[in-house]
Amino acid sequence: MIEHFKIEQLDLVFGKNSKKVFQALDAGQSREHIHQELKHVIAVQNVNFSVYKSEILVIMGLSGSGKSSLLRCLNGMNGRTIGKTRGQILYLDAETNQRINLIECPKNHLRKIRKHQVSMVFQQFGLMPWRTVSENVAFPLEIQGIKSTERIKQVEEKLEIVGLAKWKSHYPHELSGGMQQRVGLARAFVTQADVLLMDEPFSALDPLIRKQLQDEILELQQKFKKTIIFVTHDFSEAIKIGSRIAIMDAGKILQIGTPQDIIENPACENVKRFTEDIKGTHTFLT
Ligand SMILES: Nc1ncnc2c1ncn2[C@@H]1O[C@H](COP(=O)(O)OP(=O)(O)OP(=O)(O)O)[C@@H](O)[C@H]1O
Repeated sequence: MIEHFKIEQLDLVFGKNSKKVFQALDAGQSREHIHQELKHVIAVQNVNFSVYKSEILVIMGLSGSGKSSLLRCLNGMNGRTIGKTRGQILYLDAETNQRINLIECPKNHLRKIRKHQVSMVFQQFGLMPWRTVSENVAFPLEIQGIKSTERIKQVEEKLEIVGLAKWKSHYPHELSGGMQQRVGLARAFVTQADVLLMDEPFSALDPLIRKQLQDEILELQQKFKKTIIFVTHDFSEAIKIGSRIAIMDAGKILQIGTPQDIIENPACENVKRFTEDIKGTHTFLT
């Protein structure tokens, strides 16, 4: 298995005086103490994990546990422009096939990685209302200068998978919320980026549509094999789509493993609590 990311001893702090906070952390001060006394938030603390090529790694945890903060470290959005990181985020650069530490990577290089390799997918997929469904999906290909015939082929293939082939000439406002999310999903898979960072993309949807989109993401993934890091606070979503799940609490990863590992051998009471809700609903649970 190829490590697409290797994260070592990662800390992320929000606030002006990160130096002082890192010193306090090294002196053994707790996250709570630092919050109360120094008025800084440790959003990610001593996190170590790898993300393998072509897996869906789900980051799961309660609100405020640090999921989005950690996700945004993986394209340098946190820790470089907002907050301060230390440690290593070794990323396998597709262009050079070398590992680079995103924490120290020059800004223009980081921008290039964001533009071509590591794409962030937001909950509001941000469709352009003046473009049809197929023009929205084709947009990333246009930016890359891909020829029209190739664009049409790629767009139609993705729209077919998300069940919107017949809607290709319609505009976003003519589609339901769930259909619009599907267009966004198709567009995410059309980009050349090998890595998709997805922050709760389905959380605003009703359960049935959400379930369909989970199926569609699995189908798209089966075919296009991106490396996906997917944030959710829904444990059943995590076990359905995750190759592995990282469970976070208070900025730390409590456990990382396959859904089966986590359910059968929860590392602590906090993890066990998540697993209890879904007992009996999955076939590998006996
Ligand atoms: N830009 C920021 N400035 C200061 N503190 C921040 C910032 N972003 C997040 N935080 C803090 O970092 C901690 C982790 O927040 P984060 O949004 O990563 O959690 P989360 O698990 O994604 O939560 P949710 O599920 O509610 O989105 C929280 O205490 C939050 O208040």
